Amino acid sequence: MKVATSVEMRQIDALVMEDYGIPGAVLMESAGIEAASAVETLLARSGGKRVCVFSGKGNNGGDGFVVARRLANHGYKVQVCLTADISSLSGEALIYFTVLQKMGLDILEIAGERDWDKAGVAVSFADCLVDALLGTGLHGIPSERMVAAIDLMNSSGKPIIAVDIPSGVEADTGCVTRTAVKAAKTVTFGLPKPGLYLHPGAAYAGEVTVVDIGIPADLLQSRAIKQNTVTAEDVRSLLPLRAPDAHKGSCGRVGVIAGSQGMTGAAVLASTGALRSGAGLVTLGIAASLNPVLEVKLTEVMTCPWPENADGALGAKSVPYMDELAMQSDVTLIGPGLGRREETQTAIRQFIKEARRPLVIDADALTALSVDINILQQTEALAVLTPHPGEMAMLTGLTVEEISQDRLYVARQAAIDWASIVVLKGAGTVVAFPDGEVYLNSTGNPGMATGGTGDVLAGIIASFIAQGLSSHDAAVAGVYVHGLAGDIAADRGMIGMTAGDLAEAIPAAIHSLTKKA
Ligand SMILES: NC(=O)C1=CN([C@@H]2O[C@H](COP(=O)(O)OP(=O)(O)OC[C@H]3O[C@@H](n4cnc5c(N)ncnc54)[C@H](O)[C@@H]3O)[C@@H](O)[C@H]2O)[C@@H](O)CC1
Ligand SMILES: [K+]
Repeated sequence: MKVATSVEMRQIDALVMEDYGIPGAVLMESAGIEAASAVETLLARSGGKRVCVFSGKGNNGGDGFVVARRLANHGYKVQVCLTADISSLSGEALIYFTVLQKMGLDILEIAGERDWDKAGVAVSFADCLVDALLGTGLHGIPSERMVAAIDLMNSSGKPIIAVDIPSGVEADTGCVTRTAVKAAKTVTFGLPKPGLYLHPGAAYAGEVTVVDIGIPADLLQSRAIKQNTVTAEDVRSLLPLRAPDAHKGSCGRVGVIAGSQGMTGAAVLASTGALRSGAGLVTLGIAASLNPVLEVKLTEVMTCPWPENADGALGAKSVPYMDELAMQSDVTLIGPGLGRREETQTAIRQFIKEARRPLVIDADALTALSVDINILQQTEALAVLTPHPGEMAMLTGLTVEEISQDRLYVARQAAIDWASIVVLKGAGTVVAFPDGEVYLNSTGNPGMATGGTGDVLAGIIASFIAQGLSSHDAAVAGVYVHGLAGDIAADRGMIGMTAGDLAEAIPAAIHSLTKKA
């Protein structure tokens, strides 16, 4: 499904009105009806009948007025709290506000201290709160009045339904500059917004439901919208199918160049990630002195002991062996645990420069690239880069803070600049492509914040490429499956789960996606 920025949503809105002749009030009416229906569903469980609707002065507030009318018509006791002066209302919001006045609904225009006290009482009696303060029109830091309303709602402990996006969350980045509504559920209109998938916004949104408000499908599927989210359905259609007459040679060959003294685990996890996601054959190239360790740790993965330099690491002497492994493999994954010794880093750069077949570049190989990112322009190989924010900072020269403020933009720009596929890891992983297309992932959990899960992800993506997926599809499906495996592993305990647990859960994740209903 497409994901629309606030500007794109405004453009869609304008086209609906100008090209299709659907009045804005019709969209607002549909939006409000859908949000009201979510409130009714929520309250059906508890039998609650009191609702407090917080509205701002914009169209998000206007949606809230429709919610209030609908619920009042259905027998609910509704209190409207307006965090703006009535005189500032305009357009459709004013139309629907006037209807509420004519209906004689309880409306509290919050201006002074006594109004806040009244709002506090209304909230304390409410069974559910509706957040229609700020939507996609939020600019900058929420005003004091908005902050006070958000804090009042959050501190009530009452379930909150957010209209379009939790107030205080920036629709395009997911940033929360001061505070934001902590919603149980967000009902978003037409298309979801990036801030519902990017953190911290995603953590405020609760369960996200995308509702149809009558926007013509052509507009919602426009190729000009370059952000996407991935559903289980999408991933199911991408995953490799296993032919009845499959044999290990037909299920893809993955070459892995990983591991060094003290970091053999990274090589194990990357190789296991590849194997557990279905690769037919996985071959690990490793410094000769470490081979005995890996032979014991890995049963199904083949190992190649390669000549090493004086301190036992891969270096110039290993490059011909790397080239050979790459030629014999459908894809080569390079980087996890290789280390940052100068000679190893130089060898990595030389290998990438000369590579001709698909690559997955992770961890220490990203460090090697950060010295000379132009290598990506020189190699013939299409590369998937899998940086975490720290590695992205090294590659781009930005700070981790700058990256976290706009992950979508940073990943997209990097993919364009480097003509490579960029998987920016972290809560709400972003997969970006050189043509500007971006995918926002929704699977995964904080239990995955533990060493080695990134190695497993690199292995999954490499495995999917080896099994015949394009690097594009492998990156999108790989990130989703990785998060899903993390969710399955977390079902047995999120705190203390390991990267190994995640790798073990990959077959179950793939099975849950591919099994027949
Ligand atoms: N297709 C669409 O675009 C539709 C949009 N609708 C609603 O319209 C919303 C967007 O409406 P608007 O563009 O009017 O914007 P909003 O209603 O999201 O907010 C804009 C209002 O908030 C104020 N504001 C902005 N930043 C502020 C801050 N930091 N502190 C305090 N006040 C601030 C502005 O002065 C403005 O009055 C959507 O989120 C959605 O809820 C729906 O009515 C249905 C159709
Ligand atoms: K809102």
